[in-house]
Amino acid sequence: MSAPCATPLPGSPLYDEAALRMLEAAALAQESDATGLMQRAGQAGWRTLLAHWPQAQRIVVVCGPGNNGGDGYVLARHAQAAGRAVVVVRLGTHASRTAPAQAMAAAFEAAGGTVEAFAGALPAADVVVDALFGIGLRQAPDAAATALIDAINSAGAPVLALDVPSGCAGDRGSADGAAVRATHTVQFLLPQLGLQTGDGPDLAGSLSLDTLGIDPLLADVPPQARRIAAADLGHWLRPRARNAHKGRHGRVLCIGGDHGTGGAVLLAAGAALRSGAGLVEVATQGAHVAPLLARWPEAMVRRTDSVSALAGALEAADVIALGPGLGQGAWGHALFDETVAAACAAPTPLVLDADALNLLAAHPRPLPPRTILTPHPGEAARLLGTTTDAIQRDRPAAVRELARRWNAVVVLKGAGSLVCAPDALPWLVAAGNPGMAAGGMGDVLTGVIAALCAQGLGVESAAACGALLHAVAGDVAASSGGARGLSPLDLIDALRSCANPGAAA
Ligand SMILES: NC(=O)C1=CN([C@@H]2O[C@H](COP(=O)(O)OP(=O)(O)OC[C@H]3O[C@@H](n4cnc5c(N)ncnc54)[C@H](O)[C@@H]3O)[C@@H](O)[C@H]2O)[C@H](O)CC1
Ligand SMILES: [K+]
Repeated sequence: MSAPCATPLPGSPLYDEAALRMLEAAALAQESDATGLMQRAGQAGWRTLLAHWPQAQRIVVVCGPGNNGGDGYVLARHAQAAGRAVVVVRLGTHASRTAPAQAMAAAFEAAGGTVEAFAGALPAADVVVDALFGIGLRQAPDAAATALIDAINSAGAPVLALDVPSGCAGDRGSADGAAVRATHTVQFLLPQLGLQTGDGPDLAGSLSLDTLGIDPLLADVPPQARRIAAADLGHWLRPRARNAHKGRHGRVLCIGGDHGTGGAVLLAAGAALRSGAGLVEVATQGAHVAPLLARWPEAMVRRTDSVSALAGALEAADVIALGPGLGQGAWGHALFDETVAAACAAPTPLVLDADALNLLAAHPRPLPPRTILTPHPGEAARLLGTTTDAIQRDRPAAVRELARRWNAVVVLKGAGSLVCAPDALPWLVAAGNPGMAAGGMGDVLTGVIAALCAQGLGVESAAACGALLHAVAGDVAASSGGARGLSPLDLIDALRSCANPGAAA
């Protein structure tokens, strides 16, 4: 009897620049003509330009000194052969430096192509092609390259970037200096992690991939992350058994809501309810009991003036969500100490967010074996003793280091949220929108993840699926009315439909 095949992981692989280099080298080793890959890349670039801007007549191709520039010369030659008005603009100080690029530059000029050295402004264009730098950029662009990048960004025309938007690190999702802001980026060979997190999405614009006919298995390159999107929710969120009862869907305890921040724990509780938790209990300041019951009558609300009032609730919980509106005062600090200690003793899955993360950073201690941290970049910086800029400069490295350092599953929030368990491959959440950069959205995420834990998902799955469900619900909510002004309550209202993929609308 054949071994049962393991359920395939949801999503698709994403790679870093090292993987790209490995595959490129393996592919080149098989090519009889060193320019073969480059010619296929330039042709793919031309096909992409035609698909996006079929009416474009004036095409300016900005070519750098490396092979990315070589791709640009190939594209320019095809555009010229198709009757377009094409001008190649290159960095004055850098002629093509690699043999394939020199050959493609020569072929373009032999075909009557026009090449100009950049002199401060680009010619008028219907489309500008960015073939300045690809994955070979080693440091912030120098002054001449920066001036050319600025000219591309201010050309007043759509920009097609080849492989990566120049200046952006394809595996970090950030730029150390000037960077092209592309309308569309056509990636070659493999999809790059960095173009889907941090600054990557803003710099790359829409994305496509052309594998140039190369199979990743050729070099057996290791992925750096797995990309999950709305269609992957069904992997974790299966239809419920008909004989289900609320006890099977778990009991969530939400702890937070100091004076003045009762709304945070109210949002977390509502999100847990709308994500399918069987029972939700809230431990909060007495002033919030009535408004909470008014908003969520199905929740159980416990007046918690001190830690003694937690007795019984901590033991009864299947999962504890600690932090929304907790504050860092004496009350919050006492609840934090008591809850973490109790969760360690049980051990109960624990979701730490907001001020629970700040208290943890300020007062480090071992965490229960099943803990999920949900920091935004600022909280992540405090947890690693670094700066927010350092976190955002390399989000994949930051989320891996957070998971290792705290031996917990981590959700690093922001554009292209990343989810990572210790020593595991990160997940990239390919959903969400800028409307979610608003107060209260993190409280909702905490409730969603806690509810999925309560329903039996392991902590890594609950974090990955929860971050995805949260982002997909955010997109659904923003689709009717736009991102600006999106409320956490709008997102909560969208949770139920998104948490039941495949159910009749
Ligand atoms: N190998 C192939 O046949 C294929 C490659 N592809 C394309 O190639 C690029 C990577 O090319 P590479 O030559 O490694 O470097 P780049 O073209 O990305 O540019 C680096 C180039 O620029 C110089 N440079 C580096 N840093 C700076 C700086 N800060 N300021 C100024 N100049 C800088 C450096 O000396 C190099 O000469 C890849 O992205 C693909 O586009 C094809 O896609 C597949 C075939
Ligand atoms: K480029």
